[in-house]
Amino acid sequence: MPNSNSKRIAAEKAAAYIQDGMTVGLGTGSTAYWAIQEIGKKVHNGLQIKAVATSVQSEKLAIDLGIPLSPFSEIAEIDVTIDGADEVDGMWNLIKGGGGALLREKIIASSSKELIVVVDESKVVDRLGKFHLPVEVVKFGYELTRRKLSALGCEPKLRLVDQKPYMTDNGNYILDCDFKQIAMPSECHDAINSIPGVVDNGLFIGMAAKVIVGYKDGSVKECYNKP
Ligand SMILES: O=C[C@H](O)[C@H](O)[C@H](O)COP(=O)(O)O
Repeated sequence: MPNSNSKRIAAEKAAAYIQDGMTVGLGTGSTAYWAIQEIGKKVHNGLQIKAVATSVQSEKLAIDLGIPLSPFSEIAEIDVTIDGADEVDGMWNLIKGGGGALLREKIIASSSKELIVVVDESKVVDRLGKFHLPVEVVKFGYELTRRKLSALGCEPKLRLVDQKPYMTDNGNYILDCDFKQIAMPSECHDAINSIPGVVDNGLFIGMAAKVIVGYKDGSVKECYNKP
């Protein structure tokens, strides 16, 4: 169980935005974990919501906590999604996908009225790229896709778990791309996604509506105004 307090306080602050009747997107990772825990407590105390999960892991957690999940066919729009990030820059562009959930996260974020991003202070950066950008690719010909990605100026490495390729919830591979610095996130996003074989990448551009940062000293900063 993740136990970082700065992640927890940011996530709990975000959960305070959830109200009766909402459809809620549940993020993935060790920060979203705390948001799901808090939502679970609220549901236990009578909060009436429907939820959708961004990963098999978060879906299991929601089921364990008694959070009602809804089939996508019954949902027109998601009111609020609370999710973590691996990096957030000053324009609220994000790198996501450290836990491999970027595709489902982006599908759900793009159908959400509001994406609340919850992070600890270590995730706030001047420029994206120190964290290697996760790119989800189909297995077929991934070595060729990897070459095309390196031509964009990065070093892509196949994500491995126990010496075997990591597989996403969608049955794809992840190439973690070391760009050192991503000077133009939007252009980089589009260039990557134009390569055949790429399913999506972990750059989330202009999607965050609020950013909540938890600090080691126990304080929380809520940012509402989009830069
Ligand atoms: O694929 C995983 C997600 O994008 C996570 O939200 C992201 O990696 C941040 O995770 P954590 O809160 O565990 O640092």
